[in-house]
Amino acid sequence: MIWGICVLRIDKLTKRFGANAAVENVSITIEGSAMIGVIGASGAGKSTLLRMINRLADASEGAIWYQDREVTHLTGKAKRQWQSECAMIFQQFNLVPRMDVVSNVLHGTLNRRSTLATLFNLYPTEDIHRAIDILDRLGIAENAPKRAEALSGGQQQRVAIARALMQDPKIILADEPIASLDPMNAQIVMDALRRIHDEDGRMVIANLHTLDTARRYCDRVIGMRKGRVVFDGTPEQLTTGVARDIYGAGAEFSEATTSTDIAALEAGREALPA
Ligand SMILES: Nc1ncnc2c1ncn2[C@@H]1O[C@H](COP(=O)(O)OP(=O)(O)OP(=O)(O)O)[C@@H](O)[C@H]1O
Repeated sequence: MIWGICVLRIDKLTKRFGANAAVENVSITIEGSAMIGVIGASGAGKSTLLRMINRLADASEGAIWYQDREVTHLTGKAKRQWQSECAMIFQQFNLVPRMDVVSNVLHGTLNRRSTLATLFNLYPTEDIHRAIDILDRLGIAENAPKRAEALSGGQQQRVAIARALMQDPKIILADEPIASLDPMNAQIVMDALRRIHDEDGRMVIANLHTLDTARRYCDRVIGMRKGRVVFDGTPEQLTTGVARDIYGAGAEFSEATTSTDIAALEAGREALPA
C-alpha cells in the first residue's frame, strides 16, 4: 500500500530525567516516506527520541504531530491507535522465545483484538494467512511453526519486523535494529527495512550506531549529541569531519570504530573470484 504525503513534525521536544536532559529542544520535520537514520554516541538521546515518538516515553516539553493530529498527549484508545500506526522494533527483538514464530507475528494484531480472543489465542484465518504471507515476503515462511528461540538473531529480527508489519504501520521506528547481529545478518535486516520502505512507502526511522549503515541505507541522516540535533542532512553531507563533531571525538576519530563491517563484507565479497 502506498500512502499520500505523510508528515511527522517534532517541535521543540525535550525529555528530562531529573536534572539531565536526554533530549533537548529537538525539532525535526519528516515529509513523505523517507528512510531516516539517527546516529550519535551512546547516551546521545536516540532511543529516548524514538520512545517519545511511539509514546513509550512522555515528553517533558514540546509536541509531536502526525499529519493534523497532535500525538504527544493522546491517552487510552487513541494512544494505542497511534502506537499501532508507528510500530517499534528493538535491538533485542522482544519476541516471546518459547512461542512459535507465527504466533509471535500475530501478536502484532493485539491492539485490535478482543480480550477473550487474546486469552484463548484465537486468530481469524485471514490474519494467519497474512502473517504467513508477511513471513514469506521476508524470506522466513518455512520457520513459521518453529519456536522463536530456535531461530538465528537475524531471523528473529525479521520475525519482529513481520510482527510490526502485521499492524500495517505508517511508520516503523527501529531502535538499533542490527546492534546485536553479525555483519551478514545486519545486512539482511537492513535490506528488509529498506525494501519495506521502497515497496510500501512506509516511513522508517532507525537509530543506528554505525555511520556506514546510515550512509548506505538512509536518504537522510540526523546526528544527535548530548540530546540535541547537531546534524541533519544527506549521507553525502555526512563527512568524516561532521561525524567527528557528532561523536564528539578528536582528531584520532576513526570511522572504523563505528562500522558494522557491512562495507567490509561487501568489499570482501566483490574481491572473491566468481
Ligand atoms: N529511564 C531513564 N531514567 C534516567 N535516565 C535515562 C533514562 N533513559 C535514558 N536516560 C538517560 O538519557 C540519556 C539518553 O539516553 P538514550 O538511551 O536515549 O541514548 P542513546 O543515544 O539511545 O544511547 P545508546 O546508543 O547507548 O542506546 C542518557 O544519559 C541516559 O542515561
